[in-house]
This record gives sequence, C-alpha cells and structure tokens, in this order.
Amino acid sequence: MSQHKNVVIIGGGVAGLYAAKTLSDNQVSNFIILEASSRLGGRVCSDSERGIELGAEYVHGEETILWDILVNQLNVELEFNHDMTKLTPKECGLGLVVELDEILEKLINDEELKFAKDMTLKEWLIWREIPEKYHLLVDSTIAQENATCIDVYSAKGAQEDLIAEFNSEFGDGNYFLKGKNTLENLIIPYLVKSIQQEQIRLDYAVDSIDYTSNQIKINGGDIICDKIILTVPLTTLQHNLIQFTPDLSPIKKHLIQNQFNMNGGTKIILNYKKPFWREQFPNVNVVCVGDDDPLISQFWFSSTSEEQSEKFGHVITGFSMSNRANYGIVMGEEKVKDHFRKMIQNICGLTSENDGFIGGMVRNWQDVEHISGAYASVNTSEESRQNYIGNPRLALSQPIESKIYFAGELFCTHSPATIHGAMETGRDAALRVIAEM
Ligand SMILES: Cc1cc2nc3c(=O)[nH]c(=O)nc-3n(C[C@H](O)[C@H](O)[C@H](O)COP(=O)(O)OP(=O)(O)OC[C@H]3O[C@@H](n4cnc5c(N)ncnc54)[C@H](O)[C@@H]3O)c2cc1C
Repeated sequence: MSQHKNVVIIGGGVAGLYAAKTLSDNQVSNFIILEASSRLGGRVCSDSERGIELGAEYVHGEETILWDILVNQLNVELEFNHDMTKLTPKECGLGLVVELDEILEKLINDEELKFAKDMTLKEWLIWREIPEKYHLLVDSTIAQENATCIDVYSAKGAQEDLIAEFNSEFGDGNYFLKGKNTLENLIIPYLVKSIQQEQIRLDYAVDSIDYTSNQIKINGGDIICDKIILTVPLTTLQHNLIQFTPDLSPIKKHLIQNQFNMNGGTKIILNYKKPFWREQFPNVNVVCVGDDDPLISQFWFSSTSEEQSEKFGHVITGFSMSNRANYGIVMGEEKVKDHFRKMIQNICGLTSENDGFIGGMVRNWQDVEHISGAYASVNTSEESRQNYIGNPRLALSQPIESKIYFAGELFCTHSPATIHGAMETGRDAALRVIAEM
C-alpha cells in the first residue's frame, strides 16, 4: 500500500536536510527524505579518519547560516584562509593575480553586455581587448570558483553571478576547520538531530514524479504526497533520470539542457612525512596557480590534527576543475598524482629523493553516482545565444503549480556552488511549502 506524506524531500544533501530541519522546526512532521545513495551529505563529504575534505571544504563568508551553525552554535574554531592572491606576483612568483579584480570589475560594469546576445567569457575577453596573458588567469580563477572554463562560461551569466555575489551581505572571508574537525562530522549530525530516523530513506532513487492530480505519485505511486521539495543536482535533471508527468515546461527544459553545465571537479590529496611548506609559506594556506598548468588551478595546505598527520602524513590538496578535471581523467589517477607532486617539487625546490612523499588519493566528482559533477555553472550554447533567459537560476527555481519546489546549489542566485547557498534554498523552499499548506 502507498504511503501518504505531506511533503517529500528528494535528495539528502545539505539543501534537503536543511529543508527537513525547517519543516521539523515548524512542527511539520509528516515528511520523508528520499536519498538515492547510501549516505546523507551529498557533496559535503569527508574522510573523517584522516581529517580531510573530499568535497566542500571552505566556509565562505562570516554572515552565513553555515558560519552561524559552526561558530555560534557548535563553538567551532575556524582558521582564516590566507590566500596567495593577496600577495604581489613577485612575492608569490606564480602568476599575474593582482590585475584580476580590475578585469572582473570591468565585467560587472559592462552595461553593453546586458543588452548584447550571450557570448562565452573568452569571446567577451577578446571583445573587450583584454590582453591574452590574462585569459588563463581568468580561466583558472573561474575553474576553482565556478567549476567551468572561459570557453563555455556565459559572459552574461558570469556578470549576473558576480553582481549577485557583490550585492550579497554574507561577508567575503574564507575560512576552514582546524585540526581533526570535518564538515561532514559537524554539519550533518547538526542538521539531522531534529529529524527522526523513519523520516529518512536511503538507497531510494526517485525515477518518476506524476503530478497530474493533487495527490502526487512518486515512483509509480509507491509514495503519494501533497508537495515535493526537489534538491537533486543538475545532472539528474539533464540526464532525464526523473520522468515528469506532465512533462516539465519548455522553459525549464531549455534552461536545464542549454543554459547550465555541471562539469567535473577533482581533488588530489598528497601526503608527506613533513610539512616542508611551512618554512617557505608561513602565512599562506591557499596558492592560486594562475598560469597555464593543464591540471591544477589552485592548491592548499590542509589542516589535520597532530595525531592524524603523524599517522597518515601532512596534506596538500590540489583542486582540478572543469576542463582541467577532464584532462585529469584522460591522464589517469597515477599520472595525476605524479603531475601534482612534480608541481610542488618545482615550487618548493625539492626532488623525488627528498620531498618525503608518502602517497595520495584522487576524488573525482564526475564518478560519484547520483551527483556526477562538481557544481552547476551558467553555460553558453547555440540555443542560449539565441534565447538567453536573464537570471537563469531564479527562472529555473520557480515552483510548479504549488506542488514541486526546487532547492539546492543550482538554484541559489547569490551564492551558487556553496554550502550556505544550498542550505538557504532548502530553508526557503520549506518555508514556502509551509506557507501554502
Ligand atoms: C569538490 C568540491 C568542492 C567544493 N568546495 C566548497 C567549499 O569549499 N565551500 C562551499 O561552501 N561549497 C563547496 N562546494 C559546493 C557544495 O558542496 C555544494 O554547493 C553543496 O554541498 C550542494 O548541496 P545540495 O544539497 O544542493 O546538493 P548535493 O549535496 O549534491 O545533494 C543532492 C543529493 O541528491 C541525491 N540524489 C540525486 N539524484 C537523486 C534521485 N533521483 N533520487 C533521490 N536522491 C537523489 C544525491 O545523491 C545527493 O545526495 C564544493 C563542491 C565540490 C564538489
């Protein structure tokens, strides 16, 4: 016999969990979270034994709900992220990072672009006669921040993303957890504590939603509900893994297929006997490469506890996103680790004989079932050039007939690709559902 629920939340990442917490906090208890994989957390995913983050790692901004949970409610100490981009190119010796802000400001203030047909960021750089030596710098920056590349990132989308980010009041510092704390160990239990075990179903992939009548049927009527909060990643929608009856509107289909991309993203984790970098870079955590490395756009010196460093080694994490991640897939894991290790040797003046390398691992998010990518970015396609829909994230997130509500990083306009942005969309979707119940 079918179960009836007031609300079904599809996806157990931070957006879905925050939606569930909001329902619980507002005395709505007849809901269930349906999660396709065997764990909660989605792209918040840690190897807690080693104290490392395989997915999200940084807390972006001091005024966010994530900051509030970690700092004000869980009393966790965060470490400010000293970024190499704050240093002059001479000091860091790695790239042309200081001019980046000027280029991005030019993009934000480009009024003509708002009325032009959409183009790729590369085409915009050429149109605005930005010297070619800066193109790679912009490319590696958007690779890490937006998981895309200048050849496909929509210039209009990039402009809208930057303006929204600029106008948001979440603070702009970046922080990470110290010692053996991990995001998954802290945030997921915090979100789950107001949810009952029977309100969560793991290993349950939704493959059909029939919203023809007021009683919405999930997976052929296995579960019946009044409202849905859908928090799946873009890839689930792009690959048509959920059949909608009636079909999604032509605008939603256009946005899903032509306006967004969810590229690959890879973290490369290298372990060393000693943290040799501390002498060379005493006040720096993150290094933005900003040059033409085909694989890595950014790397950082991860924080683990003394005990973990002793047992597993000190950690450097490399970030390889979008076309760089695709290049890594062609290379294969061993060569990827080797390439990154040699990069560190070159920067720190070491060799394979004296770098104290112990081993490493690679997490490629394209290979993670039910997620299949890093995060969604606004894409330029032939169709989107003809028909660019302004603020596509907002357009895509419009609810369907007060029955299906959307949440998750894809749908966040001011802070896409972040934990706090995803949580906020989950909270807002739940509040709308409650208001309309
Ligand atoms: C490598 C990497 C680094 C990142 N770094 C940072 C960072 O430093 N700071 C930061 O703030 N953010 C970062 N992010 C982004 C952040 O992790 C995401 O924005 C956020 O976790 C997304 O949460 P979500 O709930 O929207 O989606 P997800 O976490 O993807 O959750 C969606 C869930 O839906 C499930 N699902 C999919 N299909 C179905 C189906 N058919 N039926 C049921 N369930 C389904 C999935 O299994 C998944 O659990 C990073 C992400 C990656 C990949």
